[in-house]
Amino acid sequence: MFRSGTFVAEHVSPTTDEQVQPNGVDLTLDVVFEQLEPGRIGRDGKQIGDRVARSMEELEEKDPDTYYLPEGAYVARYGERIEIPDGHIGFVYPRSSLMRNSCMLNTAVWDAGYEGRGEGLLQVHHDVEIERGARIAQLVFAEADHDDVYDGSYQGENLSGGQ
Ligand SMILES: O=c1ccn([C@H]2C[C@H](O)[C@@H](COP(=O)(O)OP(=O)(O)OP(=O)(O)O)O2)c(=O)[nH]1
Repeated sequence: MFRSGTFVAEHVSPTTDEQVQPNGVDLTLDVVFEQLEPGRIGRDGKQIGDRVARSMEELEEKDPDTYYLPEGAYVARYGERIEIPDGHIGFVYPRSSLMRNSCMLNTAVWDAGYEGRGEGLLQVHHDVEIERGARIAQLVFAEADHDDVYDGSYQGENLSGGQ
């Protein structure tokens, strides 16, 4: 069973009333990264390629705090701290208005026990402007059996608030 937006909101912070949806909680865009170097997925490990936080300078005068994103693939960091409670699994979907603007968020599984400010793959198929702090995604929780809880390399990631 999927849980209500009110339940999900108890595990996402900070949240405003506007973010709480019937079936989940909207996540906002914090930082957009561009990958510069190849990463590696091996049999015994992985390496994330070097990346740089994209600048918002281009539009600073016209529209401060707004990313202007040309077509391409970016990594988006969400603005909220997320905890996946025991007995649950999380999924993130793009906000429909993002998709209707020819952009998409590709996401992976959010494991029970994970805590952090996670990231998603932002695919831009047509140039778009996204304001920092705007809602771009929605997190939903489903009840799920699990073996142990998340204890991987991303546990506690990005909680200090920096880039
Ligand atoms: O779109 C997503 C999906 C998941 N996560 C977070 C929550 C999840 O619990 C954690 C780890 O995901 P996964 O288990 O897929 O990572 P991995 O590549 O297997 O690395 P590790 O083995 O270090 O966990 O990343 C995200 O930030 N974005």
